[in-house]
Amino acid sequence: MTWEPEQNGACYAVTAQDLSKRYGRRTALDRFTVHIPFGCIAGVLGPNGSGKSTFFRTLAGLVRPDAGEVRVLGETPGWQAMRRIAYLPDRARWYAGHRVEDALRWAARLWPGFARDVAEELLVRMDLEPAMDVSGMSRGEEARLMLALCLARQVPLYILDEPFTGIDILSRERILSALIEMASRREMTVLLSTHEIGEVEGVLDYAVFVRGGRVVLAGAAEDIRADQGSMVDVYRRLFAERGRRHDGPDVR
Ligand SMILES: Nc1ncnc2c1ncn2[C@@H]1O[C@H](COP(=O)(O)OP(=O)(O)OP(=O)(O)O)[C@@H](O)[C@H]1O
Repeated sequence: MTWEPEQNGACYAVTAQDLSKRYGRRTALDRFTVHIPFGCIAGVLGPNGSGKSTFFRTLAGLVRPDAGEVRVLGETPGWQAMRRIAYLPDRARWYAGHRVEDALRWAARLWPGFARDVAEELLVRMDLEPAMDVSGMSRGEEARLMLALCLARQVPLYILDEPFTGIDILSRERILSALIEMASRREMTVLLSTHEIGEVEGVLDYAVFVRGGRVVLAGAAEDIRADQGSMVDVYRRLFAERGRRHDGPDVR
């Protein structure tokens, strides 16, 4: 699928123009520029430390960029925009003594658009019991709980930072099929970062390849595949020579 800059008068789900962010001497984002259309499942792909989480945290209003422009669902990132965004951080934080059902109640009270019935359905799908103690969960169970809570929100944009970390292959497949089903039922945009590129390749409509805090390639997955082969091949080609000098973004 190829997207035009504007669809039905609507603009992009996310636009970032020359975003920069430094932590001391480390550069997390370096003139990061991308335009992600509405209604797609977009993969943000890149090696460790390439800036994926920093970009997502910027969209969630948790990181303030040093320079550049960013809009998410047409708004400046912040609490107002977050009412319409479900964000899955790369690390979980739970209250001591919470059980799954407490987490559910907490999410229902705090998160706009949280659909309890959808959450309960997703918990069954992810093989989680309401009485399970969150603090005693395995890493994979915890990741599945976070994801179920996040996907239970009925919002136009989901930002999922490494949703498959610590999750076994069968659960990953269940999650991917839940995502595809959700996306087929209603218009939504999903941004996800992952190192499991081969597995998610089939669900991606759009791909953004990132290195050293910069977007080195972005475009419709179909076009990239037609021009350059599978996402795994593209990834290998772009990132195999890790020390190679980067001559600037190739953004479509
Ligand atoms: N809070 C922070 N303080 C200091 N440095 C940071 C901070 N957050 C990110 N960085 C640095 O910014 C760079 C980008 O980090 P980021 O977490 O965005 O990468 P990533 O692509 O998500 O990596 P990974 O795939 O390993 O999760 C790294 O060099 C990282 O060490």
